[in-house]
Amino acid sequence: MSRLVVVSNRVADPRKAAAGGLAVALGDALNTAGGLWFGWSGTVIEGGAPGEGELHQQKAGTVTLATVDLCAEDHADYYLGYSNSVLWPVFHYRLDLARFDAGYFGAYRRVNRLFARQLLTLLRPDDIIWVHDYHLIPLADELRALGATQRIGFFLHVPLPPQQLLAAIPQHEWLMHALFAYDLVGFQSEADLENFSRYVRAEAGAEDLGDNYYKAFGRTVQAGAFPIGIDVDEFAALTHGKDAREMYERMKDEYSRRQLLLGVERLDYSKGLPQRLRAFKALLKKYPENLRSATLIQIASPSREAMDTYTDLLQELESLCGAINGDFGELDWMPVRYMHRNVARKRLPGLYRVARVALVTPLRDGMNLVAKEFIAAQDPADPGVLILSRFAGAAEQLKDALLVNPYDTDGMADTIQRALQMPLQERQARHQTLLKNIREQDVHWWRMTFLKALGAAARG
Ligand SMILES: O=P(O)(O)OC[C@H]1O[C@H](O[C@H]2O[C@H](CO)[C@@H](O)[C@H](O)[C@H]2O)[C@H](O)[C@@H](O)[C@@H]1O
Ligand SMILES: O=c1ccn([C@@H]2O[C@H](COP(=O)(O)OP(=O)(O)O)[C@@H](O)[C@H]2O)c(=O)[nH]1
Repeated sequence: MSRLVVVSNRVADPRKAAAGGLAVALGDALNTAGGLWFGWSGTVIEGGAPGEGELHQQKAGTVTLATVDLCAEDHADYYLGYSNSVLWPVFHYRLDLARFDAGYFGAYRRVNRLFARQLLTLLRPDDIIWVHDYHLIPLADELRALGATQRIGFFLHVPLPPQQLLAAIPQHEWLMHALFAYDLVGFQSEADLENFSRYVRAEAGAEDLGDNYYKAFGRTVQAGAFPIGIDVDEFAALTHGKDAREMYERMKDEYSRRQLLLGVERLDYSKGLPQRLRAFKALLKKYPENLRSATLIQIASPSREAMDTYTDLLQELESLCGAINGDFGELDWMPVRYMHRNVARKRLPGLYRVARVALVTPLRDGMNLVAKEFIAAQDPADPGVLILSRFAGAAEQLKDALLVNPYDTDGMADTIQRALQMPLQERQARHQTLLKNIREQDVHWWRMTFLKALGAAARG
């Protein structure tokens, strides 16, 4: 049987919990299949040489972790720069936040070349290689240039924006050309796949060969939508584990008298946090029966803190939370409990289960695994309600959530009110369908469907 080689910028020990959906999902996939996980070590070497990095290897159960250090300059220009100041904002439809700095692109190519060079030394002829996310779009092209002939698939965890937005990236053609070095390119949603199809036909004159095969730049690639899922059983088991139970017991008493609303994410401008807080404020104004009762716990896990766009958001959030608590709080009740801290994933199910309502309202999100985790953690006899942004990839699958437009403050306040008042029977019915959805297309389904398609993709 072929060995699975997973490549992603972020690598984590698959036996430990990690914040960030990609690391969680790949840990799940590799724990099942075994294999090699290759990527950045997370270490930044001050004064190191650009384009160079030491390779480390360690065993983590059945998985070998192979990681490369980055020098400070590469970390700044490849990770914080091209990946997170160009590709991340543009792919999340935020041209206004993109910084097209000339030095970033060189570092992006340099690090992809470094990864290709280091990875090549570890590869076996019959390996199946699965590359993940926007940091590594040109990796297959670099590997092919070094002679790699293995099957290579790519999965984009973030959205792919429409053609006109993508075309704002000065290197858009180069990036999309690079995708044609893969045998299969996977997206989170049908909407992303549609954007890909439109782009390659309009900008690259691609020929649509049917069955999602496209021919352009003298190469053929197959594309597809493979919505990522969670390990529902593992998450349900976590829900009944010691840490989650302790969390549940602690919170249950306090919130038996109150209605708990919950938001959990990395502190990222794609997640729609200010918009959510404004909607919560509108709820308190418009429906005063929620005063002294509805409490929003917002967990914002620190992320990419070296970037201004992230520190600006932190300040905006602190000021919004402070203003809401100042305006509406009482001595014995604060409407918002805001935490700028990571909460261990094993404790989250306890919190999800106490919440009456989950607010998963990103402005754009590739998928959003928190939405799926919330569903998996609920008590089917008395489930909470999921409010989900129509702009999260998850919305294509989770139609029985209450779908909202996060830019519509009043509309979102009305939906929160509806969720808080939803009768038990409706909550149960919605939850049952949602649970069925996340069970049918779980993380195992995602891995198997993608790898089956990669194995079957015609090459050329
Ligand atoms: O590695 P970081 O810079 O710390 O960021 C964490 C991860 O964020 C993004 O996650 C995405 O993948 C999830 C799983 O498919 C998906 O549900 C979510 O919508 C995406 O935002 C990013 O794409 C990863 O590469 C990062 O590791
Ligand atoms: O304080 C936190 C915040 C988030 N997460 C986990 O991080 C992942 C977030 O994945 P998602 O797809 O929702 O968003 P991403 O961060 O990848 O954009 C989920 O598994 C969460 O349970 C966590 O463990 N602790």
